[in-house]
Amino acid sequence: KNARQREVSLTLRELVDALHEAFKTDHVNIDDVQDLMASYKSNPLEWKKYAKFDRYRYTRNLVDEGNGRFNLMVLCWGEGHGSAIHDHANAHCVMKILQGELCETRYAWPKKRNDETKEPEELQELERNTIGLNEICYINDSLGLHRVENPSTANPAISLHLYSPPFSSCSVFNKQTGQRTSCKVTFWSKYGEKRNREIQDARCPE
Ligand SMILES: O=C(O)CCSS
Ligand SMILES: [Fe+2]
Repeated sequence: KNARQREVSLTLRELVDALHEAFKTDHVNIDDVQDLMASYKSNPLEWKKYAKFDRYRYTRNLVDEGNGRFNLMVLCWGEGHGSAIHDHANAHCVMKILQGELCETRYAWPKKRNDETKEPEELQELERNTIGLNEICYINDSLGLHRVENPSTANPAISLHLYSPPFSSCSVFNKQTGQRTSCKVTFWSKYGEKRNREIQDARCPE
């Protein structure tokens, strides 16, 4: 049985171990990776330690560095939070919904990628998908750009992202002009550790 047909779901720990296995070869089978991500059944008890929200923007919380082969992270989207339109730095991206739902809008690349002299050119919208609980979405640069948003005004959303190879910066694009700028991606937290302010909050009396 492949991972997707597995009856008993993996725990998050087992998913991470299975991903390490999948990446042991030099040429990873990205379909197997998608099956593994799809087969994990979201269990908040397993990922709540990574689920840290910021009031103003979505957070990226590192779960595992995949022996340098991939990054696995939990993203927390407050009501109405969304990403910029971005690419994926020549990496595979598998995104899975752990709680709530996310809306993905895909765009075509600007015509001339790096020609500075080019006329402003509005990005062409390709498609829009809503991704629901436990569903996955796969993208890489050959499929286009996208923006991911939490459409809800009442509920937060949480997603699990795998990027391979790992990257520390990507490009973001202006929808109206197609202008591309580089953007460093950072982590709000790593391995579920508390940030000093959190520890402070934890220390202060109720
Ligand atoms: O990694 C990011 O910040 C983009 C989330 S949508 S794939
Ligand atoms: Fe993305």
